[in-house]
Amino acid sequence: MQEDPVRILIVEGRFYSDLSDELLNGAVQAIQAFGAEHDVISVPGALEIPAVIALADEGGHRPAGVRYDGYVALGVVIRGETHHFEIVSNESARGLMDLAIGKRLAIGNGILTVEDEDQAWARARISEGDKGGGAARAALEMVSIKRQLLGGAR
Ligand SMILES: Nc1c(NC[C@H](O)[C@H](O)[C@H](O)CO)[nH]c(=O)[nH]c1=O
Ligand SMILES: CC(=O)[C@@H](O)COP(=O)(O)O
Repeated sequence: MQEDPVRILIVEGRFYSDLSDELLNGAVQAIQAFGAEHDVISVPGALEIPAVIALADEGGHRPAGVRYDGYVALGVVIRGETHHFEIVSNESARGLMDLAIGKRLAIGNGILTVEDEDQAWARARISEGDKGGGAARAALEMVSIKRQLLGGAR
């Protein structure tokens, strides 16, 4: 029996929009190479990403009334002068882990937490670290594992 196509929601923080564009391009390329479908929701920054994933899973339905199989979180957090770096980095990661474990969601975390823009570009560029593609591939792998363990339930 033909399995339903895998459906991924990408939630991207746009705090550094040029870097986010590169992460998004990498993630979309990986999702398309896999043959999956995707939608994109943009939020202001990394702190907003977990809540949107929770909302999407709760509402759970795209316009066509179909749930997402997995989620990709993309963003860039660059250290500034204050403790806010730790807050944004740690809490966005914690939020994603809580969702993955608590709601058993297939999530790939592509939120970069770096010291400066050079480090960010080295990890965002598809030709270098391709962390956006890596996060998408992780999400797709988790979807596959979830389907194996739960028998295709979404
Ligand atoms: N400094 C960075 C932020 N800060 C913004 C927060 O993510 C959030 O949007 C704000 O606190 C309002 O709730 N976000 C990033 O993604 N990257 C940063 O470097
Ligand atoms: C990661 C951040 O929130 C950072 O951009 C904020 O910069 P600052 O700590 O200088 O306010």
